[in-house]
Amino acid sequence: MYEELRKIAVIGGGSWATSIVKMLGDNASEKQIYWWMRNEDAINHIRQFKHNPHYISAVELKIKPENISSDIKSTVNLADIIILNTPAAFLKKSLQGLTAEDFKGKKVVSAIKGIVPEENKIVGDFVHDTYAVPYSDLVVISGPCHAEEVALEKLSYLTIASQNSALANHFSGLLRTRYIKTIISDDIFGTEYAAVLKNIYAVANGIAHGVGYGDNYQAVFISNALREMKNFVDVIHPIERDIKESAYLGDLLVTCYSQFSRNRTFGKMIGKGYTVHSAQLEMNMIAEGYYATSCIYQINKKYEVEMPILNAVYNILYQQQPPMLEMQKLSETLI
Ligand SMILES: NC(=O)C1=CN([C@@H]2O[C@H](COP(=O)(O)OP(=O)(O)OC[C@H]3O[C@@H](n4cnc5c(N)ncnc54)[C@H](O)[C@@H]3O)[C@@H](O)[C@H]2O)C=CC1
Ligand SMILES: O=C(CO)COP(=O)(O)O
Repeated sequence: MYEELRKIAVIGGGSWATSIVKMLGDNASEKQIYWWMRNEDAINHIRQFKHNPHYISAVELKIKPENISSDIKSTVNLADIIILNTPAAFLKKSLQGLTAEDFKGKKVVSAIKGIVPEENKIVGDFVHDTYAVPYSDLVVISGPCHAEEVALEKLSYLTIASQNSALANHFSGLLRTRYIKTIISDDIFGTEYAAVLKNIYAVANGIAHGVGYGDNYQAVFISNALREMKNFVDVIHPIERDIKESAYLGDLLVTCYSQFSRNRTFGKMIGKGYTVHSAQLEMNMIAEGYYATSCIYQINKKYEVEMPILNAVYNILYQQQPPMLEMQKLSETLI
């Protein structure tokens, strides 16, 4: 049914977008890959040398030089499937100039693990509301998977969520490789919200490390974070789901434990006394958890789920409360 959809546009030029271009290029099935990024120098470099100069630079990218562009409209118009993969905070700016007409008949995939800040919406809701893309044409890519390990071709599992199982299966077939396995899910909302929350918990976990808590504390912290995630996601989208599946628990674990985690690294710097601004400057990459903390905090005013970890991170990042004090208060609530 979807077999003919083989023109795929990747929107974004960071680590994860570069990994997705690599996966699509390494996957043997017939396809055309198009790639949009804003940075002309990076585009020229990739056209000439087949490597992204700024992110996971060791990876050789199999894409035709003429298919890389900084023109968002022509890139979107050329494709059947649009993979959105800028950080959520820059999504609106990146899609500027596009209308519902540009998305008509297209399948839209979100590989973003963040909330669109000005809207306080997950990407699926944002795309549905702004560009009239039906929920049945949406796909979410999630699961525990760091770009750095894709670069090394370490075996990884991606969850491909869609309400449309035929579409999810077709898209999985375009992405699977020797080192990428896929798991199909129909929980597009839970998968997106869980991915957003795990970033906040990784920031909290990093802060805890930064102020001196150890591995024993971390294990208890993650158990509590999983319960907080479940409580929130079950209220926002109450369906039967197993929170121990890898798109939920697995992603929380990898982001809290991995040396590659952006959110954990950012949190650790905050715990060690960096300001938000200086921590952001120090990293060449974006920690979605910073933006997500404020967005979920606002969203939760409506739902009033008990979220002590979210509140502690919010107090530290947005209310200038001392990390040590907030972590001590939080530690009294952990069970
Ligand atoms: N890196 C990873 O391993 C994974 C990342 N993701 C998600 O993918 C999304 C993209 O993240 P990454 O690729 O890691 O990003 P990154 O941190 O590697 O790259 C940042 C990107 O943002 C762009 N950018 C920076 N400042 C900007 C500005 N002011 N205006 C417009 N664009 C700007 C940069 O050009 C670059 O393309 C996020 O939602 C992240 O959670 C999901 C799974 C894995
Ligand atoms: O979502 C990711 C891995 O699944 C990447 O986020 P972090 O880099 O913060 O761990």
